Amino acid sequence: MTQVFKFGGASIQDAAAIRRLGELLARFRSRPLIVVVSAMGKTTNALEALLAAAREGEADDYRDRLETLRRDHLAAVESLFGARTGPVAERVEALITELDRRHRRHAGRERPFHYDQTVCFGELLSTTIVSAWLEEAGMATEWLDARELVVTDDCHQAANVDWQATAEKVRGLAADDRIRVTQGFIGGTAEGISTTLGREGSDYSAAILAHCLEAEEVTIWKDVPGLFNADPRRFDNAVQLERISYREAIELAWHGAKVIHPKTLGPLQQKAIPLTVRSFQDLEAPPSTIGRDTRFDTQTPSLVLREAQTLLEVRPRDFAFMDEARQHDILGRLVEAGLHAGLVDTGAMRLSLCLDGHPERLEPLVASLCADYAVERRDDLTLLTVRHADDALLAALGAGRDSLAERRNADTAQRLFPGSQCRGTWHIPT
Ligand SMILES: Nc1ncnc2c1ncn2[C@@H]1O[C@H](COP(=O)(O)OP(=O)(O)O)[C@@H](O)[C@H]1O
Ligand SMILES: N[C@@H](CC(=O)OP(=O)(O)O)C(=O)O
Repeated sequence: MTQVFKFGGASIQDAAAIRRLGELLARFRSRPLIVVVSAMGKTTNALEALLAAAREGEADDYRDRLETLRRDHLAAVESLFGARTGPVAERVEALITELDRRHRRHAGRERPFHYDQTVCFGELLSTTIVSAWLEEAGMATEWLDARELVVTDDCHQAANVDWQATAEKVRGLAADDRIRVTQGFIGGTAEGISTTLGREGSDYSAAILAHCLEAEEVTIWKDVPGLFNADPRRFDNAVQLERISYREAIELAWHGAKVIHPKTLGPLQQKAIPLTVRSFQDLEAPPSTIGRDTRFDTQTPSLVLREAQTLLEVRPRDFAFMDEARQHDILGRLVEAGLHAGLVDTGAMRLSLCLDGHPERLEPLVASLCADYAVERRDDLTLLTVRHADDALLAALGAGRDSLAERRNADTAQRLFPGSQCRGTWHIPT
């Protein structure tokens, strides 16, 4: 049965990493194997900056950024292929030329459309290099264009999958022993227009393909051995969760654990396809497995920090109630702004929203709310979410920190703190 592997930006950030990826794949003989790859390193951020420079009319900055992208990708090609650089370098040059041409052609279009036509090149470049390298390393490989495989609507930057059309395309894939390499994060409409699935969406791409192929398993290869009960970069005593359920993993991802894209779990859960999170740096390290089994979910409390949050306290101006009609109006504006509230709390005359401080989306929302309501705002906050906490743990986590908003139900507790009280490394009180 089919295996789906997903490799993120960190696992292919340069030539050395791509070589290690080749060594890793050479150890896996099981076929069919679909390999979903993100853009190299921080290329998607670089493409976003390129787009911003162009849309703000900074032509020199745009040219410099395009040249940096070209140079960085060609440097990886030269390091990998040495004297045999020619054909791969030509394909990379052709993609950079096509990126520039498409970007110019669509410069007058609305930003989300322009974004998708530009930013999709990160994954097109990385998969071109990776698949050529696997061939070079002796593995029969086929490069697939995810824009022709993952069929979506035209909701640019957050495209919705047409599951039936995608399943039909995927079923048409040839069944032979080649490794199929394709792009994460990107798709295409039935008319052939490029789309993207949302930032960090390559995990979701792997899940879409696995769902449509009824795959045996999805493996996400990371720079950590698996899923931990807190980000090991921020918590010095985080522990690995060896087995958790789809539901628990969705909760962690939804609350902001930046290790799996939240949309990944749904398509896998529907077909009971297990998700394994493994280290690409240490193949012997025991992985984490996410599946149907819920028995281990409550054993270890899990913590998620969401930084750079903004708290908006919205009140009707005329001492009126914050009734359902007003809540509907305010939450409707939130949906239109494309913002997610990590915490929502209501009072008789107040609706409090904790939002990602994403200026491009937040500022128009605040302006629109200020026109009709009294709005109080606090920036630079950190939202802590704890799953399966007891009172003692919550009290210890809150000690010395001012709680600006709180919410608690049977399995989840949230506290909003000033960001200044949350910097640096945390220790989970035991
Ligand atoms: N609960 C968690 N468990 C494991 N890693 C986590 C968790 N929360 C955040 N992370 C961070 O996720 C990082 C890996 O994800 P990411 O950088 O998005 O990988 P990629 O882009 O390669 O897919 C780790 O380096 C780790 O710091
Ligand atoms: N390259 C895209 C998609 C993605 O999922 O990347 P990564 O797997 O490196 O987080 C992004 O940066 O948003």
